[in-house]
Amino acid sequence: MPPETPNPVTGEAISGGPPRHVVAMPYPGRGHVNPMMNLCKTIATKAATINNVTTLIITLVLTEEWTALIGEPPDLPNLRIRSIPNVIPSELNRAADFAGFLRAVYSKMEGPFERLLDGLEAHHPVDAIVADTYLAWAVAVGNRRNIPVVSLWTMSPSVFSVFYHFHLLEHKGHFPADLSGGAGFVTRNAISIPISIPTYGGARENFEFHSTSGRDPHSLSVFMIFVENLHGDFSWWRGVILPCPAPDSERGDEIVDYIPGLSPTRLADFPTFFSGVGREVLGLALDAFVWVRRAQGLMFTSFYELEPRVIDALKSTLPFSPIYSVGPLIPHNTLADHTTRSTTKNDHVDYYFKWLDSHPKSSVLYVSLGSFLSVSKEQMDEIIAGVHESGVPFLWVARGDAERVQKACGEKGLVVPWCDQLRVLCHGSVGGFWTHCGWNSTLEGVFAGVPMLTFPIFYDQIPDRKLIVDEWKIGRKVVGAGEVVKRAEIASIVKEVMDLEGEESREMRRRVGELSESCRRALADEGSSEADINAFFREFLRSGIRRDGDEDGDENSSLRGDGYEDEG
Ligand SMILES: O=c1ccn([C@@H]2O[C@H](COP(=O)(O)OP(=O)(O)O[C@H]3O[C@H](CO)[C@@H](O)[C@H](O)[C@H]3O)[C@@H](O)[C@H]2O)c(=O)[nH]1
Repeated sequence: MPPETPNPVTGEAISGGPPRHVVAMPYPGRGHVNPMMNLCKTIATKAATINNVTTLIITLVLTEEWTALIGEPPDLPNLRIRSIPNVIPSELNRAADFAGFLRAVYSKMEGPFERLLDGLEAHHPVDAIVADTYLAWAVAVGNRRNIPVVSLWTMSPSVFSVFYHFHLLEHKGHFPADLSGGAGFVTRNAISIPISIPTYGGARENFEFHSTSGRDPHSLSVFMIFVENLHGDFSWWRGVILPCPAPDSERGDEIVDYIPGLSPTRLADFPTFFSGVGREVLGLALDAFVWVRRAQGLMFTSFYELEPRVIDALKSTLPFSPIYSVGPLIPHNTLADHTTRSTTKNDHVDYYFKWLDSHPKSSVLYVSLGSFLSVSKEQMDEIIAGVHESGVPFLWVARGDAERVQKACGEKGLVVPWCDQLRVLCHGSVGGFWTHCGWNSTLEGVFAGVPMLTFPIFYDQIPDRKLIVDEWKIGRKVVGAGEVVKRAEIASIVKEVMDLEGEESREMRRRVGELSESCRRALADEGSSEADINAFFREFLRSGIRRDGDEDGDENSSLRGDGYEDEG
């Protein structure tokens, strides 16, 4: 290969040397695997083969369960999938005990990942690891092995800034706080929190305290528990949950105006870490933010123009310089036609597109409550009745509930267990998106240019709603403050958003159309996302960069091009 032929991405002469090797490790959840997979495809396609030289290979690491869940692997010669054993609870019931699932992710995956890495490195040294920010241990692995790590944050940059600056909430007295009466959260099972009870001899026993009433146990200040001691005797134990400030629902309206890049935000619009499961996993989340400071780069699944103030603020705050916004990391490349879908691979997926084809432009409401958590049965019944009463035709993704929802909905809508969401959103007959505000869904709604009816359930979905409704003004708020929203209100909101002649609806459509344009520009040649992907290639993948300390001796803070000979 003539050495003067430059690699269009890295700018290097192609010498025929070994290709660069990136290992990608997503957090095991749909909302995280999807964007990581899309990133891998983007990078692999970009670097595939230049003048018959493979310049880069990517190894995407998944649990065995996720390897099966993703189905057919992507058909790209330089992207391969490797599995680690199923050392964590199954995806099928992770929502039943989210805290337990997260603890397992934090404690059980590192060993298998590192063993896999040993095997990979024996054949082909790894030049960079791209790991989900929540996999704090992946940064430790990279640091130990002198491999630069890029941390992939799959939620909004605003939420990153909140966690990164969490100490400010504590300093200003906004955490801890009891926001009773704030946004509600219901798991399918009882809510539980770990407690520690003194036993005879001063030792402590650990239990899970379950609130089967559906009430958040953090909102209880005193409880009684029936304990069996070592002798088989039973006794009542009276416990106190601390810290548990006096409930004060007013606090939800307090304004926080000091998180870099964020506009003034009500406490109630922060992620749900004040109580419940969010509170229970907060320590783990914050741990990830200790480790992200030791990564060599940060990547957002979003695009710069969506939250420029936050990204600029983070760029001036973060100790590691490179921040890449390479999104939206959604499967937009697979869309042949953004407005209508004319060809399908098989009949199984075809039927709902045929159904969509039979409806007028922008007339259908697409309803999805996400891939992970559910709302209470009472709320679900109200949503079904409200959407039905609105008279608007709808396509509803209801996972395991599909049959029940279809029965309750009657003829007006089509209920499916799963669909090709981005294609559906881009179908010309879809005119509204009822969303739980997961970040990928939010990005997909923006890309498709569809106004949203926002119904967040948990965690980052609450601030995502604020972005959609208050900042970008491309959606309406459906959920009330922790209360069940009734069918009449739901029907009225659905009608208003889907009324193509209504003034508010027209304005929302205009604004979301503009955002969609800006999103597509970001992805196009010379767009901001394209530029950041190129920067990632240049900065991380030029001649075998290995992290090896910078001039002023901080071994965690910089990159240096040292070549493969550093290996070992
Ligand atoms: O029928 C369906 C339903 C969903 N999806 C896809 O599944 C993904 C779902 O992702 P997201 O919208 O982010 O929802 P969750 O799976 O709930 O995402 C989790 O991960 C996100 C990113 O970290 C967080 O923002 C969420 O709060 C968290 O619940 C999206 O790409 C959808 O297109 C489909 O393809 N078909």
